[in-house]
Amino acid sequence: MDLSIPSSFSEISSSRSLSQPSFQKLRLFPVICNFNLKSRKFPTRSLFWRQNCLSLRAQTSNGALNDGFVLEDVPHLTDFLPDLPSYPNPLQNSQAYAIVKQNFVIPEDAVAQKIVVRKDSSRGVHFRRAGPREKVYFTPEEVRACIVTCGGLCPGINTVIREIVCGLNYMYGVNDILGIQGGYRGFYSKNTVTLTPKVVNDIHKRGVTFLCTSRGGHDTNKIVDNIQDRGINQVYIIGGDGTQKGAGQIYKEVEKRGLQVAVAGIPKTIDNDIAVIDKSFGFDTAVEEAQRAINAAHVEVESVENGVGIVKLMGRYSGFIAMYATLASRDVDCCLIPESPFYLEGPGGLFEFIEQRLKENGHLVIVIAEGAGQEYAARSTHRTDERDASGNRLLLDVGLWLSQYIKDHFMNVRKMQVNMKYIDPTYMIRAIPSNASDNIYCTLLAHSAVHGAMAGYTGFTVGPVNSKHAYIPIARVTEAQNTVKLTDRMWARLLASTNQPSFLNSNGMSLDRIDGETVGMRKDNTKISST
Ligand SMILES: Nc1ncnc2c1ncn2[C@@H]1O[C@H](COP(=O)(O)OP(=O)(O)O)[C@@H](O)[C@H]1O
Ligand SMILES: O=P(O)(O)OC[C@H]1O[C@](O)(COP(=O)(O)O)[C@@H](O)[C@@H]1O
Ligand SMILES: [Mg+2]
Repeated sequence: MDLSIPSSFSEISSSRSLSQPSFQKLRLFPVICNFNLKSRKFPTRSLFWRQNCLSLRAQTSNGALNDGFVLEDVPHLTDFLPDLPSYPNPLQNSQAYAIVKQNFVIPEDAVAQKIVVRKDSSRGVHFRRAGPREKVYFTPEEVRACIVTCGGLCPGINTVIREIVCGLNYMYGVNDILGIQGGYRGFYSKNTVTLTPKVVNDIHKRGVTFLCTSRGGHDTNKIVDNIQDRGINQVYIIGGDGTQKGAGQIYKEVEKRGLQVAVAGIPKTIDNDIAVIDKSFGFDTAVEEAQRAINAAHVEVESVENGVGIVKLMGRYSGFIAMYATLASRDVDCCLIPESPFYLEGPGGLFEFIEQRLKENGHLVIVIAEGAGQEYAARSTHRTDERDASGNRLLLDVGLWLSQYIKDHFMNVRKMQVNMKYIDPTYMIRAIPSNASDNIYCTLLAHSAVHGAMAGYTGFTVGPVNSKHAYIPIARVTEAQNTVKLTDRMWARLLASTNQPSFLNSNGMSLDRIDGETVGMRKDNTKISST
C-alpha cells in the first residue's frame, strides 16, 4: 500500500472526492474532512496529521470548517488484505439488539480527546468510536479466537475474560474460543483450554485470573508461529503497558506475514498508569479495598500513644491509588506519591509534620505509594538495580524503610517513642474480585474489543476517552505513562483536604518533577526549570 503523505495542504485539499483516483494515495483527507468510513490509515499518518494539520482550518466539501480535526485511526485488516470479503453483521438479527434505536455505530462518530475547549481552539485529536459496525470481516463459523492475560494481577480480569467469551458467543455466534494459559509464554509452552459461556459463567466472582499470567516470555515470532499453526484469527490480549507493547509487536508481525488475524488489546493496570484512557478497570475496586487497610491502620494508631500508621499502596510510577484512597478516606494525614518528591528533615519536612500531628491528635496515618521515596530507601539498602522477568525495575519496600526511619529518628533525635504500625495490603487488594462498577466497565471493554475485532480492526486498544469508549492505536497507549499531574487541580484538592506539607523547602523552593520535567518554584512563584 502506498503510504506517501501529501506534501502540502493544497495537495490534500485537491483530493476530496472518493471517486478520484488519487484517493488511495491521499485518503487520509476524507477521513479527516469528509469522515468517510472506508478510509483507513496507519499511525504514521496520524503522526503526520498531528505534526502538520492541527492548526489548519480545513474546509469540507459541504463548506463546514473542521478547525484542526484529527482522527488518530486504528489499522484495519483491509489495509494489508484489500480483497477481504465483508458480511452483514449478525447483530442485526440479534434479539438483544433488536430494540436498540441505533444498532450500529455511525461510521463518522469519533471521540474527542480534549473536551474542555474554547471558542477558537482547534478541535484536536479524536479516536474512532467503539461499537458494532454494519459490516463484519469474519463469519461466525470461521472465527477461532484466543484470550491471553499477562503481567500483574488486577481485579476484573476474570470479568473481561467472561464477557469476551459470552459476547463472542451470544452476539456473534462464535463457538471456537481458546484460553492461552500463563501469559505470553503460554502460546508456545502450554496447552490451550476451551472457553465456552458455561466454562466462564462464574469466574467473575473469583479473584484473578482464570487463565493465569506471567511476566517475561514475550517472543514475537514464536507467538505468531503458534497463532498461525493453531489457525487463530482473533487475539484478545489483556494486560498493562508491557503487555500492550507486546501486542503491538504481534500485530506488526501478523501484518508482515499478511495474516487475517485481528489483534485487540484490553488495557489492564491496577496502577491506572495507562495513557489516553480515562481510568483502568480494577482501579475503583483497588481504591475501595485500600480503604479497609487505611481504616485498620487508623483504628490501630488511634488506640495507642503516639501511634503512626503507614499504609503502602500500589503505584510504581503513578500515585493514583494513593491519591484517590487518601481523598476517599479522610483518615489519612499525609499522602506520598512518586510524582511529588518529599523530604524528611527541616522546616516543611515530613518529620516536622509528624511531630505536629502527634502533638495535636496523638496519632497519624501516612499513605505512601510504592514508587515514592525510592531514592531514600536505596541509600540505606545499597541494593543494585534488580529487574523482574519483564524488565520492570524491582522496587525497594519504601513502607518498611519509612517505618524504621521514622521510629529511629523520633527515638534518637527527639527522644520520643512512636508506636509504629505498618500495613502492606498489595496482594490482598489485587486478589479480590472486581466491584459492581468495575464489573460493568469490564463488560463494556470486552464488548468493544469483540465488536472491533469482528469489524476487522486490528492493532488497537479499547478504552473510555471522556466516558465514550473508543478504539485507540496501541502505540498511543504505550508511548507515555499516565501520572498524577501536580499542576492539575486534583493534587491541590488532596493537599487542601489533608492539609499536609507540599514539600516546598524553607527557601520557598522545591525541586520537583512536574510533568516529567524537574522544576523549582521560587518564593515569588516564578519557576526555575532544569530538565
Ligand atoms: N517492551 C516490550 N515488548 C514486548 N513485550 C513486552 C515488553 N514489555 C513487557 N512485555 C511483555 O508483556 C508481558 C507483561 O509485561 P509486564 O511489564 O510484566 O506487565 P504489564 O503488562 O502489566 O505492564 C510480559 O510477558 C512481558 O514479556
Ligand atoms: O509482585 P508482582 O506480582 O511482580 O507485582 C508487583 C507489581 O504489580 C503491580 O501491582 C502492577 O504492575 P503491572 O502493571 O506491571 O501489572 C505493581 O503495582 C507492583 O509493583
Ligand atoms: Mg506495567
